[in-house]
Amino acid sequence: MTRELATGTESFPIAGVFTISRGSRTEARVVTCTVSENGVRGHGECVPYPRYGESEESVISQIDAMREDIANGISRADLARSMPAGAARNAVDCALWDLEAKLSGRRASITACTIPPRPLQTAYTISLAEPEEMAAQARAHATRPLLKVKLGGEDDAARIHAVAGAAPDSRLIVDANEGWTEENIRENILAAAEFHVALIEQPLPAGKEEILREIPHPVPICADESVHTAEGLADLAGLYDFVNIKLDKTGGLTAALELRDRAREMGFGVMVGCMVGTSLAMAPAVLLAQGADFVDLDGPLLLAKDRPHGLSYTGSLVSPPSPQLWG
Ligand SMILES: CC(C)C[C@H](N)C(=O)N[C@H](CCOc1cc(O)cc2c1C(=O)N[C@@H]2C)C(=O)O
Ligand SMILES: [Mg+2]
Repeated sequence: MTRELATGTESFPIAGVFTISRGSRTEARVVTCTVSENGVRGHGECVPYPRYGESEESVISQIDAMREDIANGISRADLARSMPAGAARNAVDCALWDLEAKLSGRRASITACTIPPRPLQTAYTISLAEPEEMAAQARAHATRPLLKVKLGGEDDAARIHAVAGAAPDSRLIVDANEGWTEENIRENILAAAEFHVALIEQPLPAGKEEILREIPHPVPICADESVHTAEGLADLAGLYDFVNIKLDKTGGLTAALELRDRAREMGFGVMVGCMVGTSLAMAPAVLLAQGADFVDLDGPLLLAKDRPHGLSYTGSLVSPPSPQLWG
């Protein structure tokens, strides 16, 4: 067997600006991987994240280093043994899933899901800003059933208050992206509880979260930056109630399915999340998210322009991918 590998970078404009505690973005920069066999092409997309030491260059060179193994038809299981978890492996793993589906004529969902995949309600992300500006964003999206509110500044109790007032019928997730401290976490959790927040995501920096073992969790707490793969799960027991699974952290759908199943066995709730990417990155995650407690796959909703054959979003309801897109 001989397979061919191609990598590339692409940029998709964001509609406006996306801001979290770490900074602002006006474009989604993604790395793509295409694996071809006899003219049949499988596609995968990933988002390199500097927070995890990744850049476009490092991710492309990691993928390129696998060229010979990919040419020789490396399996997804062997890929998981040959590359570290992260964005590079995600792009290759998802390209292999897509290629397998196209070569075999069996949709990826038949392998990845126990029952046919269904449309899912995704969260919609409210960008970090001053409380009044966040309230205005929330008001514009108040009919969405689930909003994810970016926090991590000084006035987070005021932000929660402002958003809850502006979108009284929406359930809220708050995501501090590691922006809270041991000094302000108690008051912020109390504010979240007062306004019936459904989930608090990654309040403290990864590795500095031991205090979560002692403080009350009136609102369940979800690991994001603290959880990458199934191997790290045991360390999170007693600290977190949920895990946010992203393909760019696990290194693809294969390892993400393993993390999801292990997390369930260990009693964690499951959220499936994403980076700022296109429908190509969301498509495998929609399969992973079947049965998840929280779905945060709103990447394409924040883009001014998505790929051809992009996922269909009806309000916040995202449908499984068409075969023209992926899988
Ligand atoms: C499209 C949404 C914003 C995605 C999702 N709802 C979400 O909130 N994800 C964030 C991850 C934020 O993504 C970031 C943060 C950052 O500092 C830099 C980047 C990105 C990204 O996607 N691309 C660049 C590298 C979450 O759950 O924390
Ligand atoms: Mg997060």
